[in-house]
Amino acid sequence: MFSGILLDKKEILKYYKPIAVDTHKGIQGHALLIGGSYGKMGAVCLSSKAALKTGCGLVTAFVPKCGYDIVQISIPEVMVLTDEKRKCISNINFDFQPNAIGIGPGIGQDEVTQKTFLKLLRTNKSPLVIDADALNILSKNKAWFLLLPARTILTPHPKELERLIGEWNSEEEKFEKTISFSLQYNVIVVMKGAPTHIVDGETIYKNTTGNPALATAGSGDVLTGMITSLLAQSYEAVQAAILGVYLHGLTADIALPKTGFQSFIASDIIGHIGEAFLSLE
Ligand SMILES: NC(=O)C1=CN([C@@H]2O[C@H](COP(=O)(O)OP(=O)(O)OC[C@H]3O[C@@H](n4cnc5c(N)ncnc54)[C@H](OP(=O)(O)O)[C@@H]3O)[C@@H](O)[C@H]2O)[C@@H](O)CC1
Ligand SMILES: Nc1ncnc2c1ncn2[C@@H]1O[C@H](COP(=O)(O)OP(=O)(O)O)[C@@H](O)[C@H]1O
Ligand SMILES: [Mg+2]
Repeated sequence: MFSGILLDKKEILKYYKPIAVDTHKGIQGHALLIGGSYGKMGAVCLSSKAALKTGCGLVTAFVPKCGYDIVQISIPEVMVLTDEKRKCISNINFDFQPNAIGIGPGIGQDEVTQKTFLKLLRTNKSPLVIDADALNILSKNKAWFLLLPARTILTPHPKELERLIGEWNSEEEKFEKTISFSLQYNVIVVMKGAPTHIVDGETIYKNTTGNPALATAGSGDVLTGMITSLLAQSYEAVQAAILGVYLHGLTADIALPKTGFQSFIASDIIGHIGEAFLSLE
């Protein structure tokens, strides 16, 4: 039997902070999304748009040069910084202090990308969300686990989790290994799946929203943007992870009667974030 915390509306309302009437974009949080590579620019577009639609005031995307027009044209509200390389990221460089950084969607695993990710881990001062290929890079360089800032959020799907913590022989062992990983490095692990569990040390949260419509390309990239946005809006790390996962699943539950399972795509998650928030009011 599940002995953790069930993430339902009652639980979520303990964390949810409505928007202050006198807020402005400068205090709503500035999120930086780092990702994309040739052929996978869609991933960082989805993350960046999801970040904006989850309420942060400003979003900057850091992408390879070939992503400049793609991001600017797909999402005019997002600011864009580019790497010196055309097809992949080789030197992450920005001159502001983001309130949160999300890294990984579509970023690839090129050697130069690995190096600049290491540099970011050594120098970064912002709360961090790590997803997709940034997780795979970490798994290839397990010594870097020690560089993860406290309360970093990792968002692996089952294969990425296996690459991080190694194989398991039972569900029980999977949780044991994830809990010890979370405790050892003081990080939060969002174990994506059906359902998603969030592991914060020995505390396990089980999500109650979402359905198989979410089994579609880019669904996780959207989640990364949503969690990064909430982190940038000053939610504590585990609260950002919990609220992000809950709202992400809720979009699919709200959309299902209109889209059915098959035609729901990652952009539909973004299109329903507003209704998901409204259902909390
Ligand atoms: N439009 C874009 O630009 C998009 C870009 N994207 C970007 O592509 C990059 C690669 O990311 P990725 O996740 O596709 O590849 P990868 O890490 O090899 O994992 C795939 C393997 O993992 C497994 N698996 C996955 N889920 C599972 C589950 N629930 N339950 C069980 N197993 C599961 C499954 O393994 P199998 O079952 O086949 O053995 C599957 O074959 C990354 O940067 C990402 O951001 C994508 O986001 C798409 C849209
Ligand atoms: N059958 C399902 N039921 C509920 N949620 C699902 C289901 N399949 C996938 N998801 C959710 O969709 C997302 C998939 O993430 P991920 O595999 O990283 O996608 P991508 O890399 O294509 O963006 C996760 O949040 C996962 O929990
Ligand atoms: Mg993914």
